[in-house]
Formats: sequence, C-alpha cells, structure tokens
Amino acid sequence: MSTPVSYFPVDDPAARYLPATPEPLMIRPAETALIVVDMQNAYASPGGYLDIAGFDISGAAPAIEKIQDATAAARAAGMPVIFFQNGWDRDYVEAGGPGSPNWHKSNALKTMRKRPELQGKLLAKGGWDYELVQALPPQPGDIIVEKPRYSAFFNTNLDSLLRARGIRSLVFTGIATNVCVESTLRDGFFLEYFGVVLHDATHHAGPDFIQKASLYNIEKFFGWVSSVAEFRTALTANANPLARPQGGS
Ligand SMILES: NC(=O)N/C=C\C(=O)O
Repeated sequence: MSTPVSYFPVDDPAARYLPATPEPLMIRPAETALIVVDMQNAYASPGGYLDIAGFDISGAAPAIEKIQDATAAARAAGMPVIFFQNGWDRDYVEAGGPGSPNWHKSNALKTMRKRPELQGKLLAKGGWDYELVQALPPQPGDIIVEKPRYSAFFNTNLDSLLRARGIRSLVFTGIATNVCVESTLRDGFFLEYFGVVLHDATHHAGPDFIQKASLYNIEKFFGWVSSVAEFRTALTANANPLARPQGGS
C-alpha cells in the first residue's frame, strides 16, 4: 500500500484511503463534498449548447452513468453532493457585455451572435438548455450552486457553503474537465481545498488530447486523479486500512 497524502493523522478510524495518482489521498467523508459540475442539457444533451457549437459530446452519456454511481456512493456515506449550474439571466446581463472577457470568449455567446435565432436559448435561466439533465436529479439534501463563470468560486457562495460544513476535500465529476472542472479545482487549490477528479465521470470540451492534458495538469500541479470505482470502494470499505487495530494491546 503506497504512502498517502493526508492533512490529518492517517490512522484516524473515520478516514478513508482513496487510491489516486500521483499518490493515494486520505479523505474524511464528513469533510469531503462530491461536486457535479454543470451536468445540464447545454453540456450533456444532443441539441444543447456544446453540441450546437460543434463540440463532441459522445463522452457525456458514459459520464452520466458514472456520476449516478458516484452520487449514490456519496449520499450513502452521508457526504454532501453539490451540483453546479452554469448560465445567466435571460437577458444575459450576468454574462457581461463587451467590457467582459467572458462576452468575447464564451462559445455560447459567440454562437448566439452568429445565429441570432438562438438568442435567449443557450444557457439562459428558465430554459431547457440551462436545466440539469433528467438522469441526474438532485435529491433532498443536495445543494445547487448557480454560477455565472467557469470557476464556481467566483460570484457565488460556494466557499462559505463549504467552510460552514467543515469541508476540506472536493471530489469532482462533470463537464468540462478542461474548463469548469479544472477552473474550480484550481481556485479550490488556492483556497486550500484538496481537489480530486474522478476521470471516468468527466468529459472534456475539445479534442481528446485536452482531457489528457487537463488530467496531467491536475495531477502534476493542483490535485489528484482517481476513478468512480476507487471512490466507491473507498467509501464502502468498513474501515481505514491504516487505522490501528482497536482493543489490541
Ligand atoms: N461547464 C463548462 O466546463 N463549460 C465550458 C464551456 C462554456 O461554458 O462555454
């Protein structure tokens, strides 16, 4: 068993050993949140924004199945599940005007400028594109954080929500690995959260190399990469394999 990274004594009986790269990570389920990034029709459904804008969304359906597994495991372990939902008001005031880089870089806004018949449809609150996919309905007790930019730490109450619950580790799933997942994980790193991506529960926006590049960047500089099976096994294990045997002398 490789030596894990841990911010607390590794023999804490409440802790779990999560195999990950570049090394395993100890997590305490009570101090960990499972994050589901932007699993909206815009990013995961045929006819949604990414699809319309020409991105390959074929990896979205397999990611949805993996996220179903991960959310079930997290809820069973009493771990908070936090859904992010990306977008803006119907008039796109929250998207920023030409004075915002977002206005110039957002492919949703660019697509609507090119195709005015789509105006008001992409990532607009109240519309189908903005809705979370039906296959991943939030359950009572789950938290939804609406966000207007790629990183969920900007102009939201995410940091307060996490701090109030004593959360130290964030386990990420969702779309897109290289945009909102990586942006939020990076900002979390700067705010002292331990970030892990479950790679098989994510999908990227762009060519396949960007998934690899993003995961490389994360495991090399900002956090850890694991899988849904490893996460589920870590949570369902009855004991921390590094805990000292109870009752022994
Ligand atoms: N959720 C995301 O990663 N979004 C990526 C691109 C966009 O919203 O334009």
